[in-house]
Amino acid sequence: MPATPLIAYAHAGKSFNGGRVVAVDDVSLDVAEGEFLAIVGSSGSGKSTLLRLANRLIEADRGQIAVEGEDISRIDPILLRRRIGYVFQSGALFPHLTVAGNIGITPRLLGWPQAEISARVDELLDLVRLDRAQYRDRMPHELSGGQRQRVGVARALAAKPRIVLMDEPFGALDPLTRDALGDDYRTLHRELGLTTIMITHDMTEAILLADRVAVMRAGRLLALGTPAELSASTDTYVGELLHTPRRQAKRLGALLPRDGTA
Ligand SMILES: Nc1ncnc2c1ncn2[C@@H]1O[C@H](COP(=O)(O)OP(=O)(O)OP(=O)(O)O)[C@@H](O)[C@H]1O
Repeated sequence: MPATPLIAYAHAGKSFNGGRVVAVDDVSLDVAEGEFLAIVGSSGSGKSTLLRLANRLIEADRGQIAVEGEDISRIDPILLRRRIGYVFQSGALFPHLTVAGNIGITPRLLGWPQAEISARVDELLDLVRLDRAQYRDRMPHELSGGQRQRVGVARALAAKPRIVLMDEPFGALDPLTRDALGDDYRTLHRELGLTTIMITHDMTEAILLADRVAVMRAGRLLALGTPAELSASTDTYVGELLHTPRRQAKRLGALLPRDGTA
């Protein structure tokens, strides 16, 4: 018998403005334990809405969503959110709290003893590769964009969730920082046995990081598969999305010698 998916959308839907805007339209999607799923699609295609349905930041008005086998409509939304890590686009750190205060916020809300929170903060700073002594007491405005996102990831992992949702976590960063953070997060995902859904508008990032890629268009799940499966798709839009990574791979392959020597 196949294992229960960690996140399961069944005919999920969400409309806004009295039904005039259908943001998510009849989406069914299972995310397996340990899977890294990327959601791609153009602006307004329903990516953020779909993601936020899973932790009830947005309430579905059709279908059913289950997390760890439980129908989320029966779970208190606050308790649900404490079980699922969430990384916002720009870090969205609390500006009046230090790095340690930001990372420790969920354990504090969960009533962990102070000594345990403090030890967890240090552990997480190590995990996201920020020097404890240097960064623990800094305020968010004293960090670079990449460092803020590292703190955002640490905060999402603080209460040891099995699931992490990420809404364009590395989108606002320069390409090198973005690449490094993506790689580091992928390692954490594997080592901690996480299940991750990440929104990105960058198909290359999706292909490089994710096990499977979900393509959204006009609220619908247009395609879903491994990069190789998507590559075999005959859909015109999927083909368009793959055009840039394909062209870049070809050009880079031609421009850069394989072994790094001229
Ligand atoms: N609170 C809201 N009220 C009304 N319409 C909304 C609301 N939130 C989203 N929408 C609409 O729902 C559709 C899907 O929005 P959503 O934010 O999910 O798209 P997205 O793919 O994440 O876009 P982006 O890449 O620009 O973040 C859009 O047409 C958007 O305008």
